[in-house]
Amino acid sequence: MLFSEENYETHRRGRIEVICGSMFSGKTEELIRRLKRAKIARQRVEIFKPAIDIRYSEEDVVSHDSNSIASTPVESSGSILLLSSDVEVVGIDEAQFFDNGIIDICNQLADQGTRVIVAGLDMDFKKKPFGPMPTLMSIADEVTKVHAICVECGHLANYSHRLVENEKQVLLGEKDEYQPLCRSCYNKKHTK
Ligand SMILES: Nc1ncnc2c1ncn2[C@@H]1O[C@H](COP(=O)(O)OP(=O)(O)O)[C@@H](O)[C@H]1O
Ligand SMILES: Cc1cn([C@H]2C[C@H](O)[C@@H](COP(=O)(O)O)O2)c(=O)[nH]c1=O
Ligand SMILES: [Zn+2]
Repeated sequence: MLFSEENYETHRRGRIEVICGSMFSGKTEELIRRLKRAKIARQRVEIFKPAIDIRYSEEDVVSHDSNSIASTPVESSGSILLLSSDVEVVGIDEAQFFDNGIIDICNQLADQGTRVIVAGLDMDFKKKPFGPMPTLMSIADEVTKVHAICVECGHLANYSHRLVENEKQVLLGEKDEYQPLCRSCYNKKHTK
């Protein structure tokens, strides 16, 4: 098992869990796995994603392997608090795209007893910390870093290499636009 829920399930209290890593590292699959288990335990679960993320579906959170779970797309982090009253478990995908308000919102939810599970890219294509993710990682009760497989050499990949010419930090995409690489393979591409 990748993550042990034992502590949480025996001491049900508010907490913040962060799942981070590069693209294709399994963040969304791990988020969906934890949320589906909470639903099996008959807990009240709400899942949010930024409205800009319409890659696979406008409504659902969908992994690169086509696992999915229904979600509510929101324009800004403020809506998450408004829509989370009476909820026991809140899931948030693609957290890197949210405004910094999400930091206080996660803390408020956890302080009032909600389990908050946040998934997002820790770094952008330039290896720079992405949006609110570094702060979310520092305030989290638990951080899980997952890894993709480097498409060049088969080692663990930490980085998302952008394949298209575009300097903007936000550029939605999948395999045509990004590939996961290990440190050594990423650095080889960026010193040419
Ligand atoms: N290079 C790769 N390394 C690992 N998984 C990959 C790779 N390329 C495609 N995948 C697929 O991506 C899935 C993970 O998808 P997902 O959970 O959506 O990742 P993330 O949310 O981190 O981008 C894996 O189970 C696997 O089927
Ligand atoms: C590295 C990087 C990624 N993005 C975009 C590309 C995808 O639409 C999402 C990440 O999705 P995943 O579930 O982690 O595969 O983020 C971006 O906008 N900028 C970047 O630097
Ligand atoms: Zn490599």
